[in-house]
Amino acid sequence: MNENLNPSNDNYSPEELDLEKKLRPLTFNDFTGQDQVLENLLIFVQAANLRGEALDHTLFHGPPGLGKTTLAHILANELDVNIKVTSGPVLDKPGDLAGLLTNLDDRDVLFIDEIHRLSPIVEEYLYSAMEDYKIDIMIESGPNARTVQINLNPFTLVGATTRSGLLTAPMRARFGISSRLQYYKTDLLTSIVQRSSSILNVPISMEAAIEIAGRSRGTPRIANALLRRVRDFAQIKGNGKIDIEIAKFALEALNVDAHGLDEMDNKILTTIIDKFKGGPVGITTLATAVSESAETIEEVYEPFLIQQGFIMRTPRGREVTEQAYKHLGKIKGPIQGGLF
Ligand SMILES: Nc1ncnc2c1ncn2[C@@H]1O[C@H](COP(=O)(O)OP(=O)(O)OP(=O)(O)O)[C@@H](O)[C@H]1O
Ligand SMILES: [Mg+2]
Repeated sequence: MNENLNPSNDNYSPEELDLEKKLRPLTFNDFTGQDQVLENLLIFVQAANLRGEALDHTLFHGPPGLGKTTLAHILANELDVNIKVTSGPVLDKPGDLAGLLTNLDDRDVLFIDEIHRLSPIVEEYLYSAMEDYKIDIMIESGPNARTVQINLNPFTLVGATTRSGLLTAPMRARFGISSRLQYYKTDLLTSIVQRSSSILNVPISMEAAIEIAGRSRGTPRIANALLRRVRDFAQIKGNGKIDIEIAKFALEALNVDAHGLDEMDNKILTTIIDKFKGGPVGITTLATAVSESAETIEEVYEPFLIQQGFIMRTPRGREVTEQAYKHLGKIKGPIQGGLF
């Protein structure tokens, strides 16, 4: 499939990332969906603002493209503080972390993306910072080397991860607030597509917005990426407006799956059907068969396939549903493969 439609933004071009920023909601009001999460955050933020305290450390977890980074920025906006952004793999020395922490003003947000990828030393260093707003730093070297403890301004650590299963228990325990983001229903994605098209200044019909939303794998990032591609078709092949005909034509040309499933989703379903007679199959066996890690399947792919009714989790493993056979145009039962 088109790599720009990958739910993760790892391989986005600078222009794409720029557009993504432009489409990013800046306040709670701008943000569509995740009602439960937002309702709670709104209360915690209001309370922290009222008391003039730092918001509790907050963890966002869930599949790529659902709004974790967006919410981190929104929190800083709503708290009316600065945000410093870094990520687990980048922070490889405690010294780098100390530099960031000592530069935080009162109530500032430190956003650590991919927090499951912090090195153990950095992670441990973070514990006392999170707990008591204190860190030890080493001064001088050689025989005069000693550590001094310094006080930090109260701050809020916002962590984001697609792989909450890989977070250590002590790390997890230090977050006062932990929110799991869910896939978006089509009606919510439709509003997101409409909002984005008005920011991009491209007219879109209701029907076309629904069509794009329905093929977006429950993911705002994909909805926005599809919208931009469809917009290209509308400008080159049409009159600049996105109606249902041009939307369908473009999505067809882009080879987007009718349910918005991506290559790995389809590979998982096909593998369970062709190699394991529809299941049940254990997660490790399945992971080996599709050459992906069991954790990634469990945290990134499976939740969507289950939510959409393509896979069931049973005590004996994963099983595909009737709907998966239908979607792939396969026939259930012993006829499969012809020989049995
Ligand atoms: N609720 C929403 N309403 C409108 N747009 C949204 C919403 N959530 C996400 N988006 C859009 O989707 C894009 C991706 O969101 P974001 O970068 O916050 O995802 P993420 O969860 O951090 O993904 P990753 O795990 O890959 O880092 C954003 O640019 C934003 O425009
Ligand atoms: Mg992110």
